[in-house]
Amino acid sequence: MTDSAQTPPTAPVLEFRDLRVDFALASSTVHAVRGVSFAVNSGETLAVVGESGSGKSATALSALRLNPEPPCVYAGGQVLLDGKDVLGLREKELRKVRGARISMVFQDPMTSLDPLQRVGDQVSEVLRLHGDHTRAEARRAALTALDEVGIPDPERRYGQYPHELSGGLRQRVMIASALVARPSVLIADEPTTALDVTVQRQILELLVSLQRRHGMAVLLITHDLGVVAETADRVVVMRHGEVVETGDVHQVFTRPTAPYTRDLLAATPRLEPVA
Ligand SMILES: Nc1ncnc2c1ncn2[C@@H]1O[C@H](COP(=O)(O)OP(=O)(O)OP(=O)(O)O)[C@@H](O)[C@H]1O
Repeated sequence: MTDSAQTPPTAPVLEFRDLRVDFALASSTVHAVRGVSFAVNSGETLAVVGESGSGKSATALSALRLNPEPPCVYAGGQVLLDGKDVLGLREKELRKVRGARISMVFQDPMTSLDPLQRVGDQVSEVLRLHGDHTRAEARRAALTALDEVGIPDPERRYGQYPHELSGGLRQRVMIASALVARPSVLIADEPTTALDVTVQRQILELLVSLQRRHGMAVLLITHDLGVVAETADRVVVMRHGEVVETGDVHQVFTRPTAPYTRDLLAATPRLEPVA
């Protein structure tokens, strides 16, 4: 194909089209996302980078319509998941989509896991919510998912509570519950920031291997360009609620076009060349 550089390898599974997100506060309105457009293709890892407050999380949360409303107002645009606008779905339809078609892993699993529920039940519950799985089927699938995310002795861990697990294992449980229903898109918002460096690496390697095995799309939100270089295929650079640059990671890191991207790269001296 002559125009292969412009043609995405597969159709987008998730597409942000001119998305606008405001937060209406008592004294003023924050225009957090100001007309953002980009697409995530199936089977790829797309990283969104940018300084704190640039609108990365507000954009990502829009894909599940999870920004708190109020103060959030979806002021314009669309978020197409498999071609259907998530922002136009009713709450009941959204509940069907979340966890099943698209799911999210957050920075701190302690805030997302229920401290009073056994971790295995929290994973199997996702299937109970979304399918017609029996309790036994859901338990079996949860055990498989716990095993797949590298939790040793899943039978024993299944019955434990979040506080009995290390931070790294808790993050693995979150990933298991995000993936157990086999969504086509996984959003990971700073998934390793709360972990120590060795564990960070293990969790990133796990995400990359799961992404490859299942061929899902991963939208990775991070401020760490080293992580982007190691895990992502493409990158979107955001600043002040807008996209300033999009492209193949290697291309953006070696030949950035936006001055802001150049500044970001210059501020990351430990960045190693992309293989
Ligand atoms: N729930 C909220 N209520 C009010 N303002 C919000 C809310 N969520 C985000 N904002 C504002 O929207 C803007 C974008 O925030 P967002 O969290 O998307 O940035 P970010 O790029 O993800 O930053 P960080 O890397 O620090 O997470 C910021 O000005 C932030 O204060």
